[in-house]
Parts: sequence; structure tokens; C-alpha cells
Amino acid sequence: MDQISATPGVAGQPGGPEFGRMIEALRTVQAAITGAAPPPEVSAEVGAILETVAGALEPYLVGEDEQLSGHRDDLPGRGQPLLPPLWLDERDETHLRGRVTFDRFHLGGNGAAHGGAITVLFDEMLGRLANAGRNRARTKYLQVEYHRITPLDTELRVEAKIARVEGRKRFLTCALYDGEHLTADAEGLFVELLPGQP
Ligand SMILES: CCCCC/C=C\C/C=C\C/C=C\C/C=C\CCCC(=O)SCCNC(=O)CCNC(=O)[C@H](O)C(C)(C)COP(=O)(O)OP(=O)(O)OC[C@H]1O[C@@H](n2cnc3c(N)ncnc32)[C@H](O)[C@@H]1OP(=O)(O)O
Repeated sequence: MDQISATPGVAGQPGGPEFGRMIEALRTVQAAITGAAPPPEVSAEVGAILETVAGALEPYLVGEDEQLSGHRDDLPGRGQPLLPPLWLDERDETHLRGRVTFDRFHLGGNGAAHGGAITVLFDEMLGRLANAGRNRARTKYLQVEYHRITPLDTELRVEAKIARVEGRKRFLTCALYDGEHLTADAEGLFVELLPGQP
């Protein structure tokens, strides 16, 4: 996880645009499966296709350091399908600003994003900022408040800031906006790892 490549991949090489297309297709599949009520024969057919997909990748399974997913900063959400597709437009060591869109895969209920999906976004934003140009740090706590529902299929703005640093402790904040409206925000403490801490 220490190495995240911001360089767009080269066509014909592992991590090239073909990889980005595969992750994009997976996101489309996640939303389609979540949102569909298919007849049994279609579920069976799609299930068999997905088993074939997993089988096609099995010979290429690698360790964490070598996997492409999560290491591609040129792809939305680092090419990690657990993360909602997040684009970072501004970043330095004190703040991050980006755009994110939740879809049907991230549904909580009644058209609103799941609170856990929002928390994943906040942990990602704060984790990226807490680790920007600094020694490694991990989340100690993340306190989230949900102020109004976060809509699906809507481009939202997300901003993170460093509030203060006290020794190993980095206190950060993050806020998610639908237009002018704050939908959720968070405060987190990240603690710099000591030698030997994983
Ligand atoms: C996922 C990789 C993350 C690692 C980073 C790697 C690479 C970075 C490169 C690029 C970044 C790219 C992507 C990263 C994006 C997202 C990352 C998401 C981050 C995560 O998702 S990461 C997973 C969830 N996370 C954990 O899995 C942590 C499990 N946990 C531990 O590993 C330990 O818990 C640890 C090491 C955190 C601390 O342990 P510890 O024993 O060293 O430190 P301790 O607990 O003593 O606290 C020290 C000081 O904080 C004060 N303190 C404690 N609790 C407090 C509270 N509640 N309120 C106020 N103050 C508090 C104490 O009072 C003391 O203060 P003082 O020093 O002043 O006495």
C-alpha cells in the first residue's frame, strides 16, 4: 500500500488502460446486480459468467504489494472497487478536494447512500491526507455525522483538511456536499505508526 502510482498505465502493459476498463466494468456490474431483479435463468447465466471471470483471473493472483487495484492513483477511487469512484482535483499536505458519485451499489435505502459507504469515503480522504508527505499513520477514530441524506447518482464535492498535529497525533476533518448542502462530515484522529507497527 505504500506505493501508489499516479502515472497513467501504458496500453499493453499490466496496469494500462485495459485494467482501468476492467475496474470500470466491475463497478457497472456491481450497480447492475444490485439494482436488478432478474428471472432465475438470467441469475444462473450471470452467475456462471462471473465464475468464469474469477477463473480467468486466478492464475494472476498476486500478493498485496503487487496487486494493481488500490495502487492506481490515475483511476477513480485508486481502482479499488470498495471505494466509491473518487476523483481528487486538489491536493497538498494540508487539504484535499475531490468529486465522488455514489451509485445503486452504495444504496442504504430510500434513494440514499449507505452510511457505511460514506464512512469508507471519509476514511479514504482522511487517510490520504494524513499520509500525504508524512510518515505512515492509521485511523484511531473516525466520528461521522449524517446531516441529510446523501443522494445516489449525483456528483458530490468532498473536502478534507488537517485541523492540527500534536506529536504522533493528526486530527483531520472531512465534509461532503450536495451542491450547497452539507450531507455528512467527520472528524478523525490518525496516529503515526511506531517502528514495527503494521
Ligand atoms: C490502509 C493503509 C494505512 C497505512 C498507511 C500506509 C501507507 C500510506 C501511503 C499512502 C496512503 C494511501 C492510502 C491510504 C488511504 C486510506 C487509509 C485508510 C486508513 C485506515 O483505514 S487504517 C485501518 C484502520 N485503523 C487501524 O487498523 C488502526 C488499528 N490501531 C492501531 O494500529 C493502533 O491503535 C495505532 C497504531 C493507531 C495507535 O496505537 P499506539 O498504541 O501506537 O498509540 P496509542 O493508542 O497509545 O495512541 C497514541 C496517542 O493517541 C492518543 N489517543 C488514542 N486514542 C485516542 C482517542 N480516542 N482520543 C484522543 N486521543 C487518543 C493517545 O492518548 C496517545 O496520545 P499521547 O501520545 O499524547 O499520549
